[in-house]
Amino acid sequence: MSRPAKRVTVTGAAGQICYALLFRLAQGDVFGRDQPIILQLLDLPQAQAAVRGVVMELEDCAFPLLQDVVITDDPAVAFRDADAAFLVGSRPRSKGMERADLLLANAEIFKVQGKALNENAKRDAKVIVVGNPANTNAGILSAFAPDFPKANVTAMVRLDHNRALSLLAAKAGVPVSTVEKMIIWGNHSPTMLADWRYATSGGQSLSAMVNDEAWYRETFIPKVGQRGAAIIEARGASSAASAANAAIDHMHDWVQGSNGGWVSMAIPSDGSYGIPEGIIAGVPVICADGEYQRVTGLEIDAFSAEKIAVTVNELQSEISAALGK
Ligand SMILES: NC(=O)C1=CN([C@@H]2O[C@H](COP(=O)(O)OP(=O)(O)OC[C@H]3O[C@@H](n4cnc5c(N)ncnc54)[C@H](O)[C@@H]3O)[C@@H](O)[C@H]2O)C=CC1
Ligand SMILES: O=C([O-])CC(=O)C(=O)O
Repeated sequence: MSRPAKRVTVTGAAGQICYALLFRLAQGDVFGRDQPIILQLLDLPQAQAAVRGVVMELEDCAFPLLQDVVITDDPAVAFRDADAAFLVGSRPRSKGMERADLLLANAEIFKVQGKALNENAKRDAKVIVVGNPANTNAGILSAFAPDFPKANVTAMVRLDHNRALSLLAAKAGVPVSTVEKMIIWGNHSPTMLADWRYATSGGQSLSAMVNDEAWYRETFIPKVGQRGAAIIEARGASSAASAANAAIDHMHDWVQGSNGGWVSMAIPSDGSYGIPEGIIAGVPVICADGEYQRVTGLEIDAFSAEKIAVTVNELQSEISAALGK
């Protein structure tokens, strides 16, 4: 007998990222090839026709696991009984808009969606925020969902993690599939720290293999941090397929486990690693049995501590600006 379907909320459904994400969700790439799903798609009223077009394409794939699709501009409908939620839709920066205005505009969106999550989703729903500024939006969402478990609201730094894996594998001349124990600390912004100190390939330390601290500090870290901007420059649009892929990886591992491997997720801090409690910041985790566990007890050297402080300070000032403080 087939399992009951999982209800998956996806916001920003008419956008670029969702044009890749929805098809992979319907294919079973997150919940498994034996798990039916119902997609609950939210977008703005003016984007409803475009969402209907995407849904026509989903129908034309005849995905066996896709049991139903709900299209709505009402957050309460989109979050109803949700088992998982991908919050992709957000307000892009328009001409002449200051960063503070952008933060405020997004805070409004995530306040409304926080309330809808609080009132409608299952209490064990897993939430990933992708829409930028992702960590801060997740913080606002969680603040406006007081009855929803804080631990289940996460933000995406997995794209940065995957970028770091590829860049380091290429530098060391090892297959990307062999690279383990990469870490992204902090905010999904150029201030993040891509930390290679624990990374290994086939059990060998990659920092020892590459043996070039100047490359690490002056090329690797900035390149991972600025990869999003480099893609916008080259493509004339922000990363979409790779962002969807990272969202799939994040939720897949959370639901199905990371097989003992370290992955980076932005989760509410427990106060460790110099990150104040409650701040939603990238840290290394291991996922098993539908839960993530922070990797604990890692040594933080002076260089890393300084970098983590910068990205955490940025996050704190973003949250204050988003709350209009
Ligand atoms: N965390 C990460 O690593 C990454 C985050 N992003 C961010 O993801 C977001 C989406 O990117 P794209 O799909 O390329 O953008 P897009 O502009 O193509 O699509 C955004 C969609 O969100 C919708 N939307 C806007 N406000 C909404 C609301 N209140 N409720 C529901 N839907 C709403 C828009 O109508 C549009 O269909 C952007 O904020 C982008 O910066 C992009 C790449 C990586
Ligand atoms: O900068 C952007 O808007 C897109 C983004 O987050 C990324 O590619 O990392």
